[in-house]
Amino acid sequence: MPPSPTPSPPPPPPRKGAVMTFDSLEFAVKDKQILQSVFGRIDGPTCILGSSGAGKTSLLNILAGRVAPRAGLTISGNTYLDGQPFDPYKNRRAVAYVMQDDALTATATVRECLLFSANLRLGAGVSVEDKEALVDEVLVELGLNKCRDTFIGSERSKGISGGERKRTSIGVELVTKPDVVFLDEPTSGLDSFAAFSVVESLVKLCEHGATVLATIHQPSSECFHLFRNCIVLSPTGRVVYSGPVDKMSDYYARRGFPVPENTNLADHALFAIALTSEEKLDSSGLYMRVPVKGASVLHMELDEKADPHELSTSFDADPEEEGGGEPDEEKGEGARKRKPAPMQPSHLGDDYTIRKGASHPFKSSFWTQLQWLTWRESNTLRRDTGALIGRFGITIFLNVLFGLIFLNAGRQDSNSELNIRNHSGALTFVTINTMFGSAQPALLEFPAERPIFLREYTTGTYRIGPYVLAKVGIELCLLLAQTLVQYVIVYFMVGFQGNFILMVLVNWALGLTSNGVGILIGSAVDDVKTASEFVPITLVPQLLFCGFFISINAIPVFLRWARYLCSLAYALNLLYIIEFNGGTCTPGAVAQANCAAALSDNEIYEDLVGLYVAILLTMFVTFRMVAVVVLRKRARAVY
Ligand SMILES: Nc1ncnc2c1ncn2[C@@H]1O[C@H](COP(=O)(O)OP(=O)(O)OP(=O)(O)O)[C@@H](O)[C@H]1O
Repeated sequence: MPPSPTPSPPPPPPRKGAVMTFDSLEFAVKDKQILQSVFGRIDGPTCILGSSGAGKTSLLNILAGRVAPRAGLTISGNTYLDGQPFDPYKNRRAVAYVMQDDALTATATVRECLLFSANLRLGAGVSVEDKEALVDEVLVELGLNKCRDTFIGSERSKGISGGERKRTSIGVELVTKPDVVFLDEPTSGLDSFAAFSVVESLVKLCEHGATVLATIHQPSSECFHLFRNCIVLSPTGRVVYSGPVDKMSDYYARRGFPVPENTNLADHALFAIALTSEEKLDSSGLYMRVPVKGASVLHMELDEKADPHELSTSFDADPEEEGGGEPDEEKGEGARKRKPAPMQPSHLGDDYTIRKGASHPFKSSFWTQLQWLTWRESNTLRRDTGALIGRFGITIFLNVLFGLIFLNAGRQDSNSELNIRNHSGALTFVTINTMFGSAQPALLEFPAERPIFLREYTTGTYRIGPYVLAKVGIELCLLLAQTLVQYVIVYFMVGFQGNFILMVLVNWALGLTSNGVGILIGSAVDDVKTASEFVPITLVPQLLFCGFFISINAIPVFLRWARYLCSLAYALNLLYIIEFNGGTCTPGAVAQANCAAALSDNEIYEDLVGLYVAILLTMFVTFRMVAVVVLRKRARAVY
């Protein structure tokens, strides 16, 4: 065990925020019991300690309302906020939740991240100046002032350090002046000083009146003693200790597990459990038991005089803090046997809302959200020069290559079937390139961006509508530019005969539908790797139905319907009509017949132009709407 001096605990920070208490909390997945009669009090910075798999994250998520009872998951228990029955699930949007992985925009600066959060989550009631002042204040308090204008960064581009990143994640929540902040392993992956400064930030959060609960792994002694309360869970999900950190050492000592000299108390707490049998833990009284006192569970004091086998802890109502909770006369065994209430949204009587009205999810208007999201999207576009160069560089390279391979293919006379084949080949390949070139960036970028969306959406930063609109707005511009670059190269090198503007517009529409497919897949799957695996199944079959490799007439009738699902086919139908209709075809009966055959062989009808356009536009809208539904569904599964 690492030797570390045990510093004297700092004075507890002044509590201004709400006190959350809970008892009889049970959680089971199918037949596996994960949490057993868990109880605690969150008053001041509180941490949950336990070995891996003990149920720390489960406890945090249940209290944050991020786990809803559903088939296979059983949750029950009592939760209170300032003595009032409190339904975490109903109030989930009022709980600020800092995830273990920092989901921050890589191309934004630290200050911009906080400003974004403040502007969207504080609403119009707070002036712009006040929001900026608040952000600047938070930057100073979290020690982020020196990196305020540094980009967050990503694996591709170095940005702020891990500790600064974590503190930025906390700052994003802090600017909303939250009442309840839950953090999943905020110190994981940080060096001991960075971890210390993160926990210091949590203490500051409490000084701002927040109720803070964090799961924590291997805290240094200095870090651990910054917390006021600690809940220690055993590997079986039982409470070993739930109370003030400064009384924990005594608690262990009195039950036969004194903390050896120069030993980290947090390490000792876990080692003692890990090295002792379940029977010994039970008989020594190390498992804490508590009488259930319902709404009056407000003030917890370790009662060291009590028989450890009976009442290790006693709860006493504190009338000053109670806030109207009715005293509960039940005590001891009878109370302990009281059946815990199932934690259902409909169960907990009064719908106690943290600072009434705070659970209203969206504080800013649709337009404000759209403006800020568009601002962020355009910043990302401008600043991620690597992605921009990659996207346009690949477009230029491939289209110059196609241009060279199909050089003048469109200028050959159409009397020769071979010429027509080369001509249509050029058109088909350029269009296939549009499809892949537009879907690929969304497929690769969106899964990485989704955690940011999920964090922001679940914390009520914005609605899905403005988010999708901002993305679509930027994509519209970007894809138009990409298509223009593409056509400026290939149109003249190949010598296409159709109307330049119409061809660009059709390719643009195809680019937007393909991009929609990329976003849809990116919304549904968890990572870039899985998203890439979907490419063959969604894009490659379209190649077979585009009429180039095999004419549609030659495909078995029972499979032909599949072409109606392919945006590539509709775009090509339009492009073939633009390129091979009578006006643009070489004069002469044979040439005209060859051009007409290029259309008829693929069942392309000029009088259906309106339908092709309508279907392409419908696909553009539909893919995005389905992506919205998928995103919303996934967001609901998170909280
Ligand atoms: N929805 C779920 N379905 C299946 N098992 C679950 C679910 N939620 C939690 N568990 C199981 O519950 C146990 C506790 O998980 P939890 O993530 O809460 O532990 P933890 O203490 O946070 O672990 P770690 O420190 O490793 O993150 C694990 O065995 C986990 O597999």
